[in-house]
Amino acid sequence: MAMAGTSLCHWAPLSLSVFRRRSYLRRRSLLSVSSQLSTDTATIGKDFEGRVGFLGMGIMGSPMALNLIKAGCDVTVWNRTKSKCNHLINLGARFEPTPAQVASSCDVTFAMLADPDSAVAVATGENGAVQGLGSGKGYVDVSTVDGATSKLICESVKKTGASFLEAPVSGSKKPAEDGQLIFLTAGDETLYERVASLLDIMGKSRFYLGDVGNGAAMKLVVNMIMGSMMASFSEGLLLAEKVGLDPNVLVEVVSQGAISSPMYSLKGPAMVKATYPTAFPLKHQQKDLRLALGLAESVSQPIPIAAAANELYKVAKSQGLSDHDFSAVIEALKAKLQN
Ligand SMILES: NC(=O)C1=CN([C@@H]2O[C@H](COP(=O)(O)OP(=O)(O)OC[C@H]3O[C@@H](n4cnc5c(N)ncnc54)[C@H](OP(=O)(O)O)[C@@H]3O)[C@@H](O)[C@H]2O)C=CC1
Ligand SMILES: O=CCCC(=O)O
Repeated sequence: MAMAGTSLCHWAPLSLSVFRRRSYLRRRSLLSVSSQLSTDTATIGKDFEGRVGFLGMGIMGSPMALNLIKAGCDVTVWNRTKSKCNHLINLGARFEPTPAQVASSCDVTFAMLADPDSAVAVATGENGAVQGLGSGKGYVDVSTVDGATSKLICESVKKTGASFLEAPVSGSKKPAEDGQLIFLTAGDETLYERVASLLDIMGKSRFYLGDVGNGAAMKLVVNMIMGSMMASFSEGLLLAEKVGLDPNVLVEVVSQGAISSPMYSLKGPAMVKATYPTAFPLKHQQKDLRLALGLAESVSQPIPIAAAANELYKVAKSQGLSDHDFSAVIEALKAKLQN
């Protein structure tokens, strides 16, 4: 059943639609994590009739699945490292030992995996989700991958008779916890409508962008910009310090002007202290720049700034910073300054 009262804000050119959620869903996102679900929260998930699978309990997948559970959905989880499912099982989630068994026991299965290789392996590998899919079921891949990977998974899913939607997200750990993600979807529009109420539990807005590959491309362009912004911000912080300015004052000045960004305000103070608590792992940002370079190559579009940023993230990875937050890219510049 579609979520009653969800308002369609507008239909823009290029078949791009933006849906906004009901205010009660916004209020719901403010609720704190608790094993004691409130009645209000626990009924929202009833808008989706059926069982929901969730594969991949990393930084993003875990809070996304948790929000579905909090909203009253019947959720079945799986993760390569099973221990990361335990807190969700304690909150009422079911567990199945393979992606195939999750897909087989659920009506719709979401996947939030690290990269193209893991997304393909979990979908199509041994005991992969496609082995449990079939007519009437849906597979929604919310991982950040390239269009070719998404199309590959889509074809495997469709061969089973099931439907496929790609739905990568903008927004990081905190928006995932708060149900404030932005879904960039493409693929089967009927499935998109079918899972709309679930996307609205996990996110604040959703875009339907047409053919499979468009969601992946939109996500890569956004993250390409973000990766370059963070590299540039890092240069600014270090240059300010080098010429005798207080980088904390730079963060404040930037926050008040035209280049103000929540990302700078949020991460800047920690970067000045050289601390990088992981929200978005640096290795994933470098993966996204690498995939964006491939996307640009496919249409012969020069992206020299992103290419330079990518090199910096590669240096940071070689310094052992892969699992730190991507703001740790500033350390690569510090190393360069010393050389
Ligand atoms: N963190 C963020 O801010 C955001 C991340 N993203 C994207 O979302 C995706 C997930 O990110 P995030 O949650 O941060 O990443 P994590 O590194 O925290 O989690 C990665 C997940 O992928 C699983 N995985 C990795 N390799 C394999 C494999 N070979 N087989 C099966 N499972 C595997 C991990 O399992 P295990 O626990 O066993 O290692 C884990 O569940 C990425 O594509 C990322 O780019 C998108 C928006 C924001
Ligand atoms: O892919 C990661 C995106 C992080 C963000 O949008 O803040």
